[in-house]
Amino acid sequence: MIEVRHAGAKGFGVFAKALIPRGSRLLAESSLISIDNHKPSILRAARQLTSRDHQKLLALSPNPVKRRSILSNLEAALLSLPRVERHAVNLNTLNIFRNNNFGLSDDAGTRAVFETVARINHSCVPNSQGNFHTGIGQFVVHALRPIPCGDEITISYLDDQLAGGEARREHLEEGYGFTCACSLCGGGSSITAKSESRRADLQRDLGVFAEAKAARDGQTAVTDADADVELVMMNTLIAAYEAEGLAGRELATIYLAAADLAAKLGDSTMAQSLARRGLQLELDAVGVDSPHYIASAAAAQSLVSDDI
Ligand SMILES: C[S@@+](CC[C@H](N)C(=O)[O-])C[C@H]1O[C@@H](n2cnc3c(N)ncnc32)[C@H](O)[C@@H]1O
Repeated sequence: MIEVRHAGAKGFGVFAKALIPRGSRLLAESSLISIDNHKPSILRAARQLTSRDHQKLLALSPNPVKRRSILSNLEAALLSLPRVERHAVNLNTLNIFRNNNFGLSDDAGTRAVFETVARINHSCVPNSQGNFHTGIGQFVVHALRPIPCGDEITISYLDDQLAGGEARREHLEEGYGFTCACSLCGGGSSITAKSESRRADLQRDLGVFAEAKAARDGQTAVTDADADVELVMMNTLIAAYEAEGLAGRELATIYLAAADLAAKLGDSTMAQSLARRGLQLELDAVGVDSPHYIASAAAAQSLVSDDI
């Protein structure tokens, strides 16, 4: 279904070998190396790898900026030391781990590297999403929309998918050392300009909403009017994600929270349609066997009477 191959200036990338339907599981992979709160040393974990697995790790992509800055700071000292090569390998191991690891959002705070997942490049409008599947103990990647044969598989490296272009560029340049060449950032087209102004409007509305909420907090009991305003804000947020062509778990979570709120406010028609869309998005992003999806479907059961 997928293959790893050269992706031009981005280095390697992962590509569709056939038309991939929305919601397909593109891969499920066990970690090559992982660390958690109890075993926080990357180098100690790397020493426990077989030499074949260490070679696989060292073949992954380093952060070019960090490698340059680490090496220029330490180069003189390193060159005067014995076992120079060993130090260089250690620096490379650290750099590569940092450029390719994912947080698994578990209680242990595990961060891990997955060999094929690590080849998936970033897009600000990704067609896929990766999540750790606690049921099978593997990292899974799902198609968020149909992916034509030959298209590149992309995920988002961003924390805030609705951030404006400047914030996105800063995050990607400082965190990963690259200038994003995705379809949204690469162009300077009218699509990019529309997206920028939509994102700026949304950030402004969110700011006004957060200020008003902070001013109200602790002063009076939450009224239906406050909940109405919150539901309008959630629907604005949802509309922005949809207009930007963004899907995935974050959006599913907003839909499901909005469905709950609509139900509390007595609008069962809105609650049902929000819950249906939220569950569909979650299903596409994690799969029917995912404990996340199973929990969401159970929680939304009273809102959605039929199967989606
Ligand atoms: C986790 S790796 C992804 C796989 C990598 N291309 C490889 O050859 O192994 C992250 C690196 O890929 C490149 N990359 C990922 N997404 C990119 C994008 N949207 N634009 C330009 N470079 C990108 C950057 O060099 C980044 O540091």
